[in-house]
Amino acid sequence: MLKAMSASENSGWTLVVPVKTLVAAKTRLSAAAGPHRAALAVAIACDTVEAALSCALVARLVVVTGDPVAAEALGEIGAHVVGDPEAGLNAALRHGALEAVRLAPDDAVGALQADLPALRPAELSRVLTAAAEFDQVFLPDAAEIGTTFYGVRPGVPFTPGFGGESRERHLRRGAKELFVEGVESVRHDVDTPDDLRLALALGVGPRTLAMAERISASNRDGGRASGPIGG
Ligand SMILES: Nc1nc2c(ncn2[C@@H]2O[C@H](COP(=O)(O)OP(=O)(O)OP(=O)(O)O)[C@@H](O)[C@H]2O)c(=O)[nH]1
Ligand SMILES: C=C(OP(=O)(O)O)C(=O)O
Repeated sequence: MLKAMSASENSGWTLVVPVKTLVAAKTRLSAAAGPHRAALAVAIACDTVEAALSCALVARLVVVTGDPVAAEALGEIGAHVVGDPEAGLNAALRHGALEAVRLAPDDAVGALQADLPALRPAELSRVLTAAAEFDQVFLPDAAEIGTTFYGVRPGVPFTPGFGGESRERHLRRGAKELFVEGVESVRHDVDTPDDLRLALALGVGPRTLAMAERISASNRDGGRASGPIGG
């Protein structure tokens, strides 16, 4: 998606967001979400992408996915969707970054996780402003084990090292760790029911909220625990 920008805003960020094929997505939420797991994964990705596109510093957003349902939903929101090379998460991100550079060679490129349903555009702006000071940066997740954002300045090689203990990996590779106050919504990725409860407490986007309420109701009807996501 190309957003309208003022003359003074002639450059910005292109974000690349990876979205796994839905049959394999959010498996750690399987027990809690039951038959709603794939719909929850789409809802979370859509809320993340919509919030990211609302950030003034985000000029465009490239989603990498091989999933037709996710591709359609995210394309409708305004993402530029490309296919998945099916060689893992970092290959998907590098593929998206090639498209990002093709679309806007003079813009910075960032990878943003797709599971940030509480994302606030103003908090993402703070992260991107801080990131622009360095060649290669990352933001650790709230647990300080993984990574939620990785970015490079225009022209700097894009070499993301997501997966597992990626904070340590990004540090080893010389990426600058960002320390920015008040950006919890950019750090709270959702993998487990506890993560989802935390995100709900921060305040999630409308699709995730609706899905969480639906899951909670169906768990209640099925005689299971009735709090948000069976909590
Ligand atoms: N396009 C693409 N995205 C991926 C791939 N692997 C992971 N992702 C995305 O990268 C992010 C982190 O992925 P994971 O934590 O491995 O998977 P998840 O679906 O979030 O959760 P689990 O199934 O519980 O591990 C999520 O936004 C995924 O959609 C891949 O091979 N291709
Ligand atoms: C892929 C990552 O995250 P997670 O598996 O927690 O979604 C990561 O933090 O590098």
